[in-house]
Amino acid sequence: MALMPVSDALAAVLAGVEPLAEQMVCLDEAYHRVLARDVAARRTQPPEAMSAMDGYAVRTADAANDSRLTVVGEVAAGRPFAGSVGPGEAVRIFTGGVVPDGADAVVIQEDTAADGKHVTIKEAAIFGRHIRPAGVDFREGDVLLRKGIRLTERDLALAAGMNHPHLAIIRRPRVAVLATGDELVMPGTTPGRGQIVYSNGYALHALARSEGAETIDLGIAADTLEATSAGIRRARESGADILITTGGASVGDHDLVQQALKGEGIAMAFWKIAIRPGKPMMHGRIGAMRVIGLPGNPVSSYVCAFLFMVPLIRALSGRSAIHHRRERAVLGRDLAANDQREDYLRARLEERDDGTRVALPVSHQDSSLLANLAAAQVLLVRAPFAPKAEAGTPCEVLRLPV
Ligand SMILES: Nc1nc2c(c(=O)[nH]1)N[C@H]1C(S)=C(S)[C@@H](COP(=O)(O)OP(=O)(O)OC[C@H]3O[C@@H](n4cnc5c(N)ncnc54)[C@H](O)[C@@H]3O)O[C@H]1N2
Ligand code: MOO
Repeated sequence: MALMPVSDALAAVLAGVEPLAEQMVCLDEAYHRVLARDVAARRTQPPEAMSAMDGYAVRTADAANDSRLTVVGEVAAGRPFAGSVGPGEAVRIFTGGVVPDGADAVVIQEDTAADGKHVTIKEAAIFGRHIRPAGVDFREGDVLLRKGIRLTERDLALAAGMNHPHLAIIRRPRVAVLATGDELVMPGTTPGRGQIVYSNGYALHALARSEGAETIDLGIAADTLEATSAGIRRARESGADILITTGGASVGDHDLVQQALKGEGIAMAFWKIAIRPGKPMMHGRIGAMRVIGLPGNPVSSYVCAFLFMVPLIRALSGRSAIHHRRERAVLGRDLAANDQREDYLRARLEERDDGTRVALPVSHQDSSLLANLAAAQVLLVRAPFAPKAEAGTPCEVLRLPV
């Protein structure tokens, strides 16, 4: 049977996904949250022309070299001067002070000599010099932050400058992670013969959190239908938007996840896709909860979470940029022809002096090998049935998170 193409599987995972509910948070809590609405400036910045330097506000026409002006007042940031600058006059001004009426330039104090109520100009004033015009940063009504962005620290400063103490953001998706497998023991214990140290969950929780999700750890279910079903029910009770299972996805006698999900009423969208690693991945919905059934092999679990869970979290979070961006590189070694599965090869990325990026796939791509997953910087994407390719030919890579 032909396996489902990766692009169709991703479309199925994202089908009908709407952003979760909006909530208001203060700026201190808005870092890395996703903006639910466009944000327009509530004020013009600066609201009036302001000095960029400490010095004297002057009229250019009167402030040639060696001219002597009468100082008629002082302006500091937050303390404007009520009068105006007339012919032959200057006003002492400090950085951030409102430029008084009549003045059209600021001469920095290093280029002047003060003497009592007078100042001598040592460098002729230049029209407009050291004055920040009103609105040079932004104007009231300008939309500077767009719905769907993940707020950076600079965006928070801009929102504050636009006079917004609170922002509308999208609630964090809740991701529950349920591992399965009798053989799994926790790190730090002494595994018995045949036992495997649990690792998948650590990467999954961290990856989900780095995308802005809250995570719920449902632990490890034993390989029984009852234990797996109980885990799925706990996910629903916890209000999870996404349930991630790991392990038990394949066809073995102990692979019970699909059966358990069916027992809990899943509307299955797919099981098995044309991908390596991760072929037995499954997806469906139980009520509003979206389920991604990841394979147990550590690399398959991570790669499929990266390719499917991450875009799903982004879509539920209301982000406008959902998809991983493919980048161009060149192959660092020859590759054999591919089969029907889209391949995601772990690779290192080297940047040559001439700026060329070279993707060097690790030699062992077995989906149990965690060491070379950790060492990889990118996944090199190979289309199904791609012909053999020689070192130096163009290829496409997805950068892994750092
Ligand atoms: N006859 C077939 N056998 C297999 C097929 C197939 O098509 N026909 N597919 C293979 C592929 S591809 C994959 S991928 C695996 C995935 O199988 P499962 O999802 O059922 O994974 P498990 O058997 O539960 O585990 C596989 C492997 O990974 C270890 N594991 C599981 N969970 C964790 C965890 N949380 N942390 C660390 N390691 C974990 C587990 O101990 C196993 O060693 O199936 C192939 N078989
Ligand atoms: O699709 Mo599996 O992940 O190759 O071992």
